[in-house]
Amino acid sequence: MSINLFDLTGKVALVTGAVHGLGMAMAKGLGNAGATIVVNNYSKDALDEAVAEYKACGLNAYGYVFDVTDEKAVITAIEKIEKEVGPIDILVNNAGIIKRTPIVDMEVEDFKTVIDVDLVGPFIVSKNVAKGMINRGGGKIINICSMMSELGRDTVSAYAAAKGGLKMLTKSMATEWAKFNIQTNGIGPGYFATSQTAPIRVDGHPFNEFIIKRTPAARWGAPEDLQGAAIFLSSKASDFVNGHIVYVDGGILATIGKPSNE
Ligand SMILES: NC(=O)c1ccc[n+]([C@@H]2O[C@H](COP(=O)([O-])OP(=O)(O)OC[C@H]3O[C@@H](n4cnc5c(N)ncnc54)[C@H](O)[C@@H]3O)[C@@H](O)[C@H]2O)c1
Ligand SMILES: O=C(O)[C@H](O)[C@@H](O)[C@H](O)[C@H](O)CO
Repeated sequence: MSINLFDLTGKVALVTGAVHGLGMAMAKGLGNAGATIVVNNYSKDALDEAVAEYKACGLNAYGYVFDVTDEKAVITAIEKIEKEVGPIDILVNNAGIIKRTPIVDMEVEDFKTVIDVDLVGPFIVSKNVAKGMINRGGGKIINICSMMSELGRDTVSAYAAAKGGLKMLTKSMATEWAKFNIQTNGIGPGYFATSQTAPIRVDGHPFNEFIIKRTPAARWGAPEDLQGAAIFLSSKASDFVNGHIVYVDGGILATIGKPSNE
C-alpha cells in the first residue's frame, strides 16, 4: 500500500489574510491537497469575493471577519471556526502589511502598527490556536517570513524588525511546542508579484530591474511557487521538521550577485 505523505484530506487549514496574493495561492495549494480552507480578513466584501473564488475552483472554503491584532476577536473567531468547520489542524500566519519610509522620517505609530500586524498578530493567533492543538495531540503552524527576516533594505525598517522577530518567534514556538507534536516552521518568500510589491514592480523602476538582476532565477516569484513548501510544511512529510525557515526566493539568499559588466 502506498501512503501519500502530502495528502491533507480531512484537515482544516486557517490561512490568515488569504483573500488574494500569496495567502490565496498557498490556501489553494492546501485545498488542492485535500484541506478545507478557512480564511479571514477585516473586510467582509473582500472575504466574500475570496470565498466565492475558492468555491469556483472546486475547493471547500469558509470566511470569517476578524483582525489578527485583536485578541478578543481572534478567540471568538477560533471558537466559531472550530464549532462550525472543525478543529484547526494547520495555521498559516500570512496576514501582513508593509510601510516603506526612511527611518528618520518614520512616525513611531507607523512603526508600531507594522510590528503589531506582522509580529504580534502571528503571536496572538498561534497562541490561541496552539491551545487546541496541544489538547488534540498535534498540528502544523507556518509563519510567513521574508527576505527581510535575514537582510536589511532601505525604507523597510519596521517590516524587517517584524519579520526578523517572526523568524525567532518561529524557533521559540518550535522549542515550546514540538513535544506536543506541533511542527512550527516558516516560509520566507523572496520577491513575489503581488499587490504588496506592485508599487516597486513597474517597468523602468530601478528596483524592478535590481530584483530581476539580483535573483539567480532572474524573475519575480509567482504566488504558486509557494505551494510546494506550504503543502510540505502542512503535511505528514514534515512531521520531524521543527523551527526552520524555508526560503523560496529563486536563490537570492544564496549569493552576493555579480557586477553587471562581468
Ligand atoms: N509579496 C511579496 O513579495 C512578499 C515577500 C515576502 C513575504 N511576504 C509576506 O507574505 C504575506 C502575504 O503577502 P502579500 O504580498 O500576498 O500581501 P497582501 O497585501 O496581498 O495580503 C495581505 C493580506 O493580509 C490582510 N491583513 C493585513 N492586516 C490584517 C489584519 N490586521 N487582520 C487581518 N488581515 C489582515 C490584508 O487585508 C491582505 O488581504 C505577508 O505577510 C507579506 O509580508 C510577501
Ligand atoms: O523590499 C520590500 O519592499 C519588502 O521587503 C517586501 O515587499 C518584499 O517583497 C518581501 O518581503 C521580500 O521577501
